[in-house]
Amino acid sequence: MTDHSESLDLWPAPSASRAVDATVTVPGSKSVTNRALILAALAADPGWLRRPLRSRDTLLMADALRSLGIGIEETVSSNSAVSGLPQGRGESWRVIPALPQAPATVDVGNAGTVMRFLPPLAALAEGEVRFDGDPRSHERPLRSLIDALRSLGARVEDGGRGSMPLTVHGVGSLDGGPVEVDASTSSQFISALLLSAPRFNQGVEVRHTGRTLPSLPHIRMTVDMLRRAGVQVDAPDSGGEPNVWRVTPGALLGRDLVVEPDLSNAQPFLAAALVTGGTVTIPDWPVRTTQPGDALRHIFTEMGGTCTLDDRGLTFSGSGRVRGIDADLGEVGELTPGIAAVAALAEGESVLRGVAHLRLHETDRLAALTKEINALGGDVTETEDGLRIRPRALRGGVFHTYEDHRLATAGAVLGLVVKDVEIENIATTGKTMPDFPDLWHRMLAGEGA
Ligand SMILES: O=C(O)C1=C[C@@H](OP(=O)(O)O)[C@@H](O)[C@H](O)C1
Ligand SMILES: C=C(OP(=O)(O)O)C(=O)O
Repeated sequence: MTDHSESLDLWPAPSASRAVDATVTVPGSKSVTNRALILAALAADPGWLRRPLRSRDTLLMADALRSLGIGIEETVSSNSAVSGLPQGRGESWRVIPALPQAPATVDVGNAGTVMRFLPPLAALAEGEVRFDGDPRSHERPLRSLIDALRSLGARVEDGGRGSMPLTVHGVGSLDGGPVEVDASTSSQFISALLLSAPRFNQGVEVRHTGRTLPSLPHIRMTVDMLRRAGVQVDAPDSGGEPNVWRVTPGALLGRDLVVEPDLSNAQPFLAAALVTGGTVTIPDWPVRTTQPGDALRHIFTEMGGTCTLDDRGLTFSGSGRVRGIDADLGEVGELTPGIAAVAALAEGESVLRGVAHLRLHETDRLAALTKEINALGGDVTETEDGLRIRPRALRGGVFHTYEDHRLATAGAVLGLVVKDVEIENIATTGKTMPDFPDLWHRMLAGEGA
């Protein structure tokens, strides 16, 4: 966690003068969009992504694939009958697959999905693919993935750092086969190996050797999307050996895929309903999904709300009271900042466990949440694997965000009920939700209600 000067942009977080009552159409899922791009790039025939997320992380992925010779054409159609989508939501990306080409240079920004999912794909190119990104990308874990790629036959040069920047020297194919990986610092190592594995000569058998494994729903998402692309995958969930995933080599189908709304980015809006005792509807909430954000239906209900999932989407209402929670968030780590913000406004104590790996996310999220909530008068203590949050009256002040989109949206939730909160660098929400300030203001104006 680096400290940032207060001369950066400050966004006065709007406070809610009454209970919110709004319908909020949330942009597409980052995790689905970036997996869909990889799978479409490796497919045997062209595919479509409908309603892809347009944000820094997904545009970095699209640009990287373009630099590797993959065609990605963006079309916006006001008549989206072709995809059965409501009027005005017809943006589609057509992906024309190709053998990955080198030499190429990839900017990974601070996108975990780009820095982890692309090196295995780059190993299929013939030549040099150089990767680098934001200073924080140099600190995020990558060593287990680099070691795994090497043992699968790839040549990766990382200057002995085990992190960005690195160069993959491909020879046009990768052997693949059995490999061990310790994914206790990031589930993305496993997803990364599985996503490109149908194109490895022997596919892959990934065995996770670490003690813990975070973000299991995201691995399920990888398996589910591979299977929908026609790939045979054995996974622990479907009767396979615990901690082992097997991908059979073979062709991937080009798909026509509608990207689900990002349920983790729905979180601040649902939190707004919870902390103001209001109601928010999120249209197109999927009935079945692998997204971890779906767990919010249960988590925020336990914290004091109620919800209904029907044809209109998910409608979530607060009761006017917010309860503390004791929860293991290991499977849904990316929800932690938003849950911590709600917990800081609750009547009772909360203990958030199972999220030590958040210290290695966009920033050290446990340190950042502790420091920033406490700077507003809160009582947050860092534990070995999470946070203990005790209720205390909060006051206004500057909420620093450390270039972390989820810190910024968590601060906005606090600002709804705590007067005079200013969020540093709200534009950092552009990592996954560039429209956040606008959607937030529209929610408060009751638009769509
Ligand atoms: O595969 C994915 O799309 C993601 C996996 C998770 O990463 P970690 O397992 O590193 O937490 C999650 O936190 C991240 O936001 C997205
Ligand atoms: C951890 C996150 O992102 P990344 O994909 O960069 O790991 C996140 O979005 O909360």
